Amino acid sequence: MNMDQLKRQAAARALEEVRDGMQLGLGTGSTAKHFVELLGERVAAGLEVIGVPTSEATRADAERCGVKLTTLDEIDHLDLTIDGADEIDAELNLIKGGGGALLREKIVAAASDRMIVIADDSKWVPTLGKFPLPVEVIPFGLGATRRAIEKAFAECGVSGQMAVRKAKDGHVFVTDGGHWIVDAQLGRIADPPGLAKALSAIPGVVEHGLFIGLASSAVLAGGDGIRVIERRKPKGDQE
Ligand SMILES: O=C[C@H](O)[C@H](O)[C@H](O)COP(=O)(O)O
Repeated sequence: MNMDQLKRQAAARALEEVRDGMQLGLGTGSTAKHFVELLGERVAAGLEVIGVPTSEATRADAERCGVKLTTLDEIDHLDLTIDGADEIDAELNLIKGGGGALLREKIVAAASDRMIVIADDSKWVPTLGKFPLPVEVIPFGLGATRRAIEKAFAECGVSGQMAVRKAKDGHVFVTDGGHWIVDAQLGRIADPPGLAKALSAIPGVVEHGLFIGLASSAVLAGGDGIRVIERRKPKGDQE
């Protein structure tokens, strides 16, 4: 089974958790796209749900698949968010943002009663950090923000090259919110909650790709089948 088939399998398993009447957060990326497509099939067969997309790309996919959409201004909470991840550790801490959607993804995950992360099992890691950590920044004052980020890294015992993300056309990648992303090659993040807190305190940082205490469970598809890992601590508990 190839990687794409594994992603679709994880998406299909998460779909089993969706019930009629649910308000759903719809993630972004190649795995979440499978979920939206499979959800669309269920909607065509009569399932009644409404979704909040985490990116303009997901909005377009959901519209194409016939999934009704709303916003977090029109509804007051989400029952369930299904999203992919770039790395997942045993505490269900995540690195997200490889596709640049981390800000909306985090807003949606935080507004959701539950978040299920779907992935092929190559995303399961002993320690976060091999995948470059995306940090979404305001372009104004970027030099100062980068220095503050470096200081936060040093205080948290990590270091590594940082680069402003470029789009395929060579221009700076601009997020749906109009910001830029700095990708940091840290290798190993020993204390993800500590680093998350330090980055959140920097004025020019809009958001970062460390998702701490947000995922309720992870559905991992691999050659040996599907594994579902439940979070042991309640949502929002970062200790
Ligand atoms: O910004 C993008 C998201 O955080 C994605 O969910 C993440 O990059 C995983 O994407 P994929 O399922 O394509 O590996």
